Amino acid sequence: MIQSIWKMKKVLAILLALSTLSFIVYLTIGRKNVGSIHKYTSTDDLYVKEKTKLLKNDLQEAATKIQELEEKLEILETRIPKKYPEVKFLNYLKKKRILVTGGAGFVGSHLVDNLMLQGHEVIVVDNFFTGRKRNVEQWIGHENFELIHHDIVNPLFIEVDEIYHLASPASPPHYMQNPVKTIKTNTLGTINMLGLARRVNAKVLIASTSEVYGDPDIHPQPETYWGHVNPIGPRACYDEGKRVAETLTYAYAKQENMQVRVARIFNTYGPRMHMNDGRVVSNFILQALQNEVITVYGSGEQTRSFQYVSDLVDGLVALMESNYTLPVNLGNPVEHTINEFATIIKQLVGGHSTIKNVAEVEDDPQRRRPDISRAKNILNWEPKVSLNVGLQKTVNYFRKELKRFKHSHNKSSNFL
Ligand SMILES: O=c1ccn([C@@H]2O[C@H](COP(=O)(O)OP(=O)(O)O[C@H]3OC[C@@H](O)[C@H](O)[C@H]3O)[C@@H](O)[C@H]2O)c(=O)[nH]1
Repeated sequence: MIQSIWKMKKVLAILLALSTLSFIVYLTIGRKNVGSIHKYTSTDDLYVKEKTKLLKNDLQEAATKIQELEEKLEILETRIPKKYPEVKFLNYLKKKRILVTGGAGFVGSHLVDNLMLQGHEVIVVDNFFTGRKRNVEQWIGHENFELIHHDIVNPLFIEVDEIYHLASPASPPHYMQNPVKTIKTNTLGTINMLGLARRVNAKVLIASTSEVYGDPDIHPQPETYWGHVNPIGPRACYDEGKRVAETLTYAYAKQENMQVRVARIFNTYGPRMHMNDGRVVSNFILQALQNEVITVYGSGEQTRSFQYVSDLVDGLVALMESNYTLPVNLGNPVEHTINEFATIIKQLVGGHSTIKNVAEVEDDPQRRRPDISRAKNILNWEPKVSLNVGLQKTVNYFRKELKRFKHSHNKSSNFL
């Protein structure tokens, strides 16, 4: 198939070259000869005009044919078997059917890569509110992979061995955009996933968040801390939504004797973050790459600790495989003020952005840093990727995304 496509491409190129050549030969030699034999007459002029018109028509026809053939080629190329990343072979005793809700999202899609490479069967469920098909396109069509467009606010009936329940918008501007939907996803959605796990006797891991600690008055935050959350503030749809999700998880576990895991995920970054994600890492990098003002909300003295996405994925898999049922913090304990963070990004990216303090965000947690002793002791897990290495990878990713965006933007404006 590939060979015949190449042959077709060669024939097309030869056709085009021949017709262009004959046109040029005619215009140069043909016209010269006409001029050298006799003086121009109006009949000669007419002849030349007529001939040029005919050749132009021929060229136009050839161009249309080429376009038709190119379209056919495109269709044929889609039939060439796709090359997938190499996955491990697992026998039927070891191979699991794993559901990842929110599997087309930023964290979800990296988890899917990990599980697929291990050789498991992976079913992704996503409503594509913040997830994107592009994040999992590398697996589409693979025999171990399935993508279902579904909103987990509605029940789902499938057979699985494990469930990673990640579905929920996670960036503050996204989860605040439709707070009722965020609450529904984290309550009804979680009930549906716990119900499914109970029916099919699957192990279930719930993605919770460091936001359950609210604006903490204990620092760093251990899992035993109950938190300091404003139940009616703008972040409550997410904070309280996740707190109820945890409550539901332990209620099901106790009442139905289920195997549950709860990961409290701290600020995470990396490739596949959305250009419009709105969180600090993507905002600062995009601003720096475009020489725009880097916007620090409030004084910038609030702190965060950032973990690279591959570290988080390793932690999630280790937690699922463990026997531990209580919540576990997954985050990188290296803490920075947002002012420091802005300077780090500016230095890494270069350019001539300035850093500006703008209005503060309501209920913005002032300090955040995970106590990861539990994850270290129980899972033997700790982050491996330094901020510098992780940020460099993320900057490279956003640089490509910007080029891609500009390219498609130019293309569409040309088209219009
Ligand atoms: O452009 C920006 C964006 C954000 N910020 C600040 O940077 C800090 C971090 O903000 P982000 O929006 O990235 O993330 P937050 O820490 O507020 O929330 C996150 O917490 C942990 C995760 O579970 C969630 O993904 C998310 O809710 C905040 O203090 C925020 O005010 C800026 O100064 N400028």
